[in-house]
Amino acid sequence: MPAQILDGKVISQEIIQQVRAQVDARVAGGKRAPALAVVLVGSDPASQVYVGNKKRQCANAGITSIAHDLPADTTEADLIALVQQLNADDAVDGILVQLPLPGHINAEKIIELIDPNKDVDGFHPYNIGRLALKMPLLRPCTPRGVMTLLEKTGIDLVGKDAVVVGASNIVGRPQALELLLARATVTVCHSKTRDLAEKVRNADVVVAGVGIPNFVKGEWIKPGAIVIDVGINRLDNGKLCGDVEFEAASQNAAWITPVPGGVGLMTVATLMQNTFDAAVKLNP
Ligand SMILES: NC(=O)C1=CN([C@@H]2O[C@H](COP(=O)(O)OP(=O)(O)OC[C@H]3O[C@@H](n4cnc5c(N)ncnc54)[C@H](OP(=O)(O)O)[C@@H]3O)[C@@H](O)[C@H]2O)C=CC1
Ligand SMILES: Nc1nc(=O)c2c([nH]1)NC[C@@H]1CN(c3ccc(C(=O)N[C@@H](CCC(=O)O)C(=O)O)cc3)C=[N+]21
Ligand SMILES: [Mg+2]
Repeated sequence: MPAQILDGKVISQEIIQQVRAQVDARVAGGKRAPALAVVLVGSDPASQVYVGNKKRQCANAGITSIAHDLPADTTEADLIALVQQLNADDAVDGILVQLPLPGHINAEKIIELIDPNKDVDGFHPYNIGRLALKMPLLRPCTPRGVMTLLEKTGIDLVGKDAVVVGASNIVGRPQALELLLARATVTVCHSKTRDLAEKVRNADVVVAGVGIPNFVKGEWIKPGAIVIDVGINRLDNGKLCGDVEFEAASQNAAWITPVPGGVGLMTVATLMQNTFDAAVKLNP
């Protein structure tokens, strides 16, 4: 039996409607709508698509988005000044600085400058540390979105073997922390991992975030496994594809996410949840 699809389109819309209801109740109670500052430096086409999706879903969720579109030659000092201004602004609940930043700007420095209470990406070392210590506050959107998808399978993760392929600061590492928090047994693989196929063959849950099209082979997938594909790769023909061989993996998996229409949409929906949560914490 081929895998069931974990449909990011449907599930992300459910989440956004939930946030919408929470926002409406808050506004009916006399508070202003939550507000998200979206900072984009330069005009990377992929970033423009993602930022466009974020602004559109803010509108659907009843969240005010405040765009700061800056030229590619913005200085680090100017970006620092903007973040400090947004930190101090009581009308702003969430700050998102779209990555990647131009090479002349130190991204780590900018992320560390964002007020952790407004860090709706969950990238600040404070928020990653909270997640590592089993006291999460604002959780990174992509891994939290993946956990929402995993919940929808109805499969209990406690004691399951999970393999995360990729160990970046925004995907693999926080994903491993999320799965550990859910009490799975977690293996994190990266470019120096030996015999990746063997690791994946053992996994009840596979999360791939590598950035190489069709990198995870369908024949590696254990029968009945859950396969979550975080990868977003644009092929020469203009089409998007994930990091997993979708068709072949579907023959073995019980559940699988498509690309597009999977994790990417969940990232944006989770950003809406985080922005609402930040607003409530800042102004109960
Ligand atoms: N759906 C979504 O919402 C999002 C999707 N993405 C997508 O996810 C993918 C990964 O993004 P990101 O984490 O930022 O990428 P990075 O390039 O920062 O990290 C890639 C990771 O994959 C590992 N890797 C690279 N080559 C291999 C290999 N041959 N074998 C095993 N591991 C390897 C790297 O290992 P090492 O640590 O050793 O270098 C690294 O840990 C991309 O396709 C990106 O577009 C990213 C963010 C959000
Ligand atoms: N500060 C910051 N926060 C991020 O969360 C962040 C970032 N920087 N930099 C880049 C990555 C990537 N990312 C995606 C967001 C939406 C889709 C998305 O909407 N994907 C759709 C369609 C994509 C398309 O059509 O190109 C889909 O998969 O169906 C994908 C990927 C957020 N990221
Ligand atoms: Mg840089």
